[in-house]
Amino acid sequence: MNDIKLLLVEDDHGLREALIDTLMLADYQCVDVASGEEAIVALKKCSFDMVISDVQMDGIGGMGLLDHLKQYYPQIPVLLMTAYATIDNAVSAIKLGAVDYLAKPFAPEVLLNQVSRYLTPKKASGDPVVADEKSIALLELAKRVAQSDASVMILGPSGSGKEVLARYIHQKSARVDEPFVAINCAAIPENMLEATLFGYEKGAFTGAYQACPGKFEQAQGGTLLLDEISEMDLGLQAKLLRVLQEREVERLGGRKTIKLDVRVLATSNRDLKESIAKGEFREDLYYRINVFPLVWPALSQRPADIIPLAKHLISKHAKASHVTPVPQLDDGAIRKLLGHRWPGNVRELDNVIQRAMILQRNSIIEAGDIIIDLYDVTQPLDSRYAEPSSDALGDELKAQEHQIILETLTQCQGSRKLVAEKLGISARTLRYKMARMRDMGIDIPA
Ligand SMILES: Nc1ncnc2c1ncn2[C@@H]1O[C@H](COP(=O)(O)OP(=O)(O)OP(=O)(O)O)[C@@H](O)[C@H]1O
Repeated sequence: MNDIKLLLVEDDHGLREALIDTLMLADYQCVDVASGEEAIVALKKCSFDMVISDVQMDGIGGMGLLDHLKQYYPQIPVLLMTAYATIDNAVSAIKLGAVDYLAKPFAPEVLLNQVSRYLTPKKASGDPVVADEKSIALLELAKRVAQSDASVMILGPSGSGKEVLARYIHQKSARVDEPFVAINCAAIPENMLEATLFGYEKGAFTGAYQACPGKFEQAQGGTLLLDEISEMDLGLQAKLLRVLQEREVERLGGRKTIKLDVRVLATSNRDLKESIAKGEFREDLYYRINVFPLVWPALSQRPADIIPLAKHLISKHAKASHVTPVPQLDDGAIRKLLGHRWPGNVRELDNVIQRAMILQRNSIIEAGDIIIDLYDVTQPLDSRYAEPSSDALGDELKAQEHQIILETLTQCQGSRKLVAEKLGISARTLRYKMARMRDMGIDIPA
């Protein structure tokens, strides 16, 4: 999940849930509230990068909230949502300081495009932490590749740090002062990916009340990361190939071609050769992007990274929540961290560290504070990068996991967001697991 935090204000419960799902699947961190008053309370508790608010709500409503934001938080961009009939209000809202408005009903890609358009990219999050020989060599190679303009394919299992490496390549390249734009091809529903990538003109489809540039245009002069490229359907792969070959893009519903100067990086946690053999990934696209392949191995295959990464994550979380002094790992905790297989890689380590930070006392993290999550044991590891499969985990554990997900869904009345939070997994992992369950014929409540 990225570091961008959004505050969503919407009094319609069903719509709020749907919007939260869309935003969380696109990797945003979200807090949702049902009124302007609740939003003001939330703003006091933590800082947000953007506020997305309905206009018509009881109490102070969206306009009252906008007023408050302009007075006390003028740096936060505000995106308003309004029914079509009240567009005039929205236009005056823009005059009052909202960055833009969305006329309901709108397609999710319109929301995602607008959100990404007005967010100031976060500062570089620092170089990847590496200590293992394999990782040091990989980083060295990445630095050299960064100097060229070659397309790079970053492979490795889920949570291994592929996006971190992609950002590093951008930071070490001549394009460093230009935009770095990332799009997660798995997180955006298939029918919206095209509009998100290539942009659209006004009227191209329902909800396209105004033209919007796509990710390629937003990345102009810089780098575009196509995260989980193998999740793109074949039709779109063909269109992407054309854009890459011709170095120009045409917005949906548009007739003008726009010349592109964009370096493309892509990631995948699949064995792409296998996807090609199965007819799921185009071979020509593979060769176009895979000019330089880089592979982040599973964390278990670079064990010397585990403790430096754990220490880095402890400092990061301590800083974010103003915990001083920074907690230290004792020997028992170190042994426990080194003894685990980390099927969820660095993301799993991050979850475990976050839990340990809550449990620790007197600034010492002990073995008992290291709670390894059994749900993560069946994390979707690609066969090629996975450790030899552990049969012991077997079907029973999978069945238990399915049961837990179903029960939690019922407890949370179907809210994907709450389920992901409760189980300590990302919304994307939950979506992946539910998709697998559906493939197996398991009925998942809507
Ligand atoms: N070497 C590293 N140094 C610092 N942080 C790291 C490193 N590797 C991974 N992380 C952290 O671990 C988390 C997962 O990393 P990232 O999102 O890059 O993985 P990924 O391989 O792209 O995952 P996915 O395939 O699921 O998208 C992030 O929070 C990232 O900041």
